[in-house]
Order: sequence, then C-alpha cells, then structure tokens
Amino acid sequence: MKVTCLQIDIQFGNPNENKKHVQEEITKAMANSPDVIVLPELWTTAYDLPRLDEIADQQGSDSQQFLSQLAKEHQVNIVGGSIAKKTADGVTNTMYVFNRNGELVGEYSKAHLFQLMDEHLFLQSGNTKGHFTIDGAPCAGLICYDIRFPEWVRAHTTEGAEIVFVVAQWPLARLDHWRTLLRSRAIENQCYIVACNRSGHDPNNEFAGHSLMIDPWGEVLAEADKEPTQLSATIDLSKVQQVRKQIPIFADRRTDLY
Ligand SMILES: NC(=O)CCC(=O)C(=O)O
Repeated sequence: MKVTCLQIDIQFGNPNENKKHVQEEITKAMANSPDVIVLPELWTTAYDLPRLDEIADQQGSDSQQFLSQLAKEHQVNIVGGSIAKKTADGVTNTMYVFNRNGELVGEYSKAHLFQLMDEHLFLQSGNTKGHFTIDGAPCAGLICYDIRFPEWVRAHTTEGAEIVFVVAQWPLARLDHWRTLLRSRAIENQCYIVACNRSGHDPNNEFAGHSLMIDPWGEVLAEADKEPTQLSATIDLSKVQQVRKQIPIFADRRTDLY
C-alpha cells in the first residue's frame, strides 16, 4: 500500500483557498499513483477558532462532498485530515475517510481537546473511536494531541488497528515530542504510524512539518523537513504480523494486573 502525506501550508481562516490548494495537491500526488492520500488537521480553516461560527462546515457536508468527489475522480482512498464540523451541539474537529469509490468509510471527532491552542473554548470533543478499513487493512484515525494518550492508541490496536493515521497541526516548539511520541506509539503497538503534519505558521505558532511514516519495529520509513512537501512510503502489512510474532506483547499483556 503506497501512502502519500500532503504536508501543506494552510491559509488562516480561508476554506475556499485551502480547498483549491488541496485539489491541486491531490492532482499532483496522483502522478505517483498512491493508494492512500492523507491531509493534515483542520486544513480548511486552520486554528481560526474565534471565527468558526462563520467558517466551520455545516454538518461537514461541503467537505464530505469535496473529498468524496476527489476520491472518486482519482480512484484513491483519502484520509481527509480533519475539518471544523458545525452541528446544533457545537463544533467538532472531525476526520472523514473516503474509499476509492468516493464512499464515506470513516468518521472520527478528536477526543482530546488541546487547551494550549484554546480548543476547549471553541470545540466539543468526540466520544467514539476512529476505526475504519482501507483496501481491507484495519486502520485507526487519530488527531494530533491524541498521540499523548497511549491508552487511546492502545484501545484502537487491541481492537485490530494495524495502521494508525495521525493528522496534525503540531508546532515546531515541540518537534522533539512529536517524533518521540510517534515512534513510541509505533513500537509499543507494533503498528504502522502515518503522521501528516502541516507546514507554515499562523498568528500564534510556527508548525513543525516533519510528517513521518514509521514501521511496526519503530524504523522511520520516511520523514519530511519543515517545508511544504509530499511524503510517500510503502506499507507492507505482513510486517505487523512478523513483529507481533517475534515479540508477542499483545499476548503477554497482564490484563489481570492493569
Ligand atoms: N493541534 C494539536 O492538538 C497540537 C498538539 C500539540 O501541539 C501537543 O504538544 O500536544
């Protein structure tokens, strides 16, 4: 399975421009025939949270239609980063996943809100897990701050996830945490991690880029630098079983103790 992360810059509070840019980037990415394309967190609005009333996507329908159409047109699976979805209950930071036929196969709303970037003041947290299947592969979707909660990642891998997609707007100030946490989550869960971060800056943060693809042994398959780029790697799912057989941590867990 060939995966491409679109590590893009995002215009602050400008969904129309960001959609145009993503459409161009997806067209460009298709020159390499990926099986899966991944976008970063909040790629339509960025963190323009005070303006969400105006710019969040009502029921997420515009973003769903936009991503579905691109997935179908290019016959590619899309892990659609996340967007600000507005409902009667408030706004959530929500990921949509589409298969090659443009069908919605996954939806996940960020469970852990990141107070340092004011998410708790403007967003509602999600309450369900982010499982989905891509071309038969069991996957999970997580959003940025979620990676600081090992129990949350484990809850997905004990239920079968072999590829964990992480979409993010992770600041450069904590790049070392980003790399360390992602590698740790891959090693301790013996799963692939595909992590797509954004580049550029907003009024409050410079973002790290450094999208990463890590295998179940913790080896870095591909890593971007800070600038906008497209990062690709190939995933071989038999490696998950191989590593889990070599060191059987799932079987060795002491669930009677913890
Ligand atoms: N957008 C986010 O959730 C950022 C999380 C983050 O920066 C962290 O340090 O955690």
